[in-house]
Amino acid sequence: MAEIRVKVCGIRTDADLAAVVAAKAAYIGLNFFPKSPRFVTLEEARLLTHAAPEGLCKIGLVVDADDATLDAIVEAMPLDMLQLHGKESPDRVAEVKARYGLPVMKAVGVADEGDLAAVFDYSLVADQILVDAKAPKDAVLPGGNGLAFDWRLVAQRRWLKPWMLAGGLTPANVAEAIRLTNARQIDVASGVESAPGQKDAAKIAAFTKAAHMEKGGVPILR
Ligand SMILES: O=C(O)c1ccccc1N[C@@H]1O[C@H](COP(=O)(O)O)[C@@H](O)[C@H]1O
Repeated sequence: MAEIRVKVCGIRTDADLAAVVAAKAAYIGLNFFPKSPRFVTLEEARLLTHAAPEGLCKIGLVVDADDATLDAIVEAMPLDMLQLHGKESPDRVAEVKARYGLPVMKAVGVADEGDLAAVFDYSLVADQILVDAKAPKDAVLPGGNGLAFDWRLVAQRRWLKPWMLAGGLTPANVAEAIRLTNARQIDVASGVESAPGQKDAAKIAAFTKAAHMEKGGVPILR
C-alpha cells in the first residue's frame, strides 16, 4: 500500500525546512495569513521555496485572499499548489485555479455530519480537499488551532478528489487518526511546535515516523 504523505504547515526558517526534508515529508505549507504566528513574508517564503529540494511540494496558504495578494505571492516564487483556507466559495476556487494555473486545495472545516456536504461540493472544483477541524466561532485563525474533530465522521470515506486530514494531529495521535480514517495524506501545524510558530525538529521527526509507519508498515530508511 502506498506510503502516507505528510504535509508540515507553517515552515518559516531554514532549520524548519531542513527538519522537514530530513523527515521526508511530501509537502510544506507557507502561511501568508498575516494574523498567524506562522506567517511568512514574501521574501522569506521566496528564499524557502528556492532552498527546497526538487520533489518537495510547496503549498502557499491564504485566507480569503484577493487577486492582488495572490498575484504578488504567485509572481514572487515557484509554488506547486495553493491552499485556500477561508470562506472562498466554489466559484472562487474555480476562479483561482483558472487565473494561476496551479492546483488548488480547499480547506473545509468539519464539526458534524452536516459539514460533509461541503467536502463533496468543493471536490467538484478543487484538486484536493483539506478536511480540518472547524474553528471555534471566536477564533482568530480559521485553522492551525490544534483542535481535532471526531475522526469517525470521515472514517473510510472516499471522495472525488484526494484529501488530507488535518486538525489537532500530533506525534502521539497521528497513527490512530490514520488507522481510524484511512487518510492517505496528513497535515500538521501546531502539533509539531514547541510554541506557536516555533517548529520542533524532534517533533517533526516523531510525527512523520509515526505516520510513515502506518499502512506501509515500514518506516522510510534515512
Ligand atoms: O496554521 C495556521 O496558523 C493557520 C492559519 C490560518 C489558516 C490555516 C492555518 N493552518 C492550517 O490548519 C491546519 C491544522 O492546524 P493544526 O495542526 O491543528 O495546528 C494546518 O495544518 C494548516 O493547514
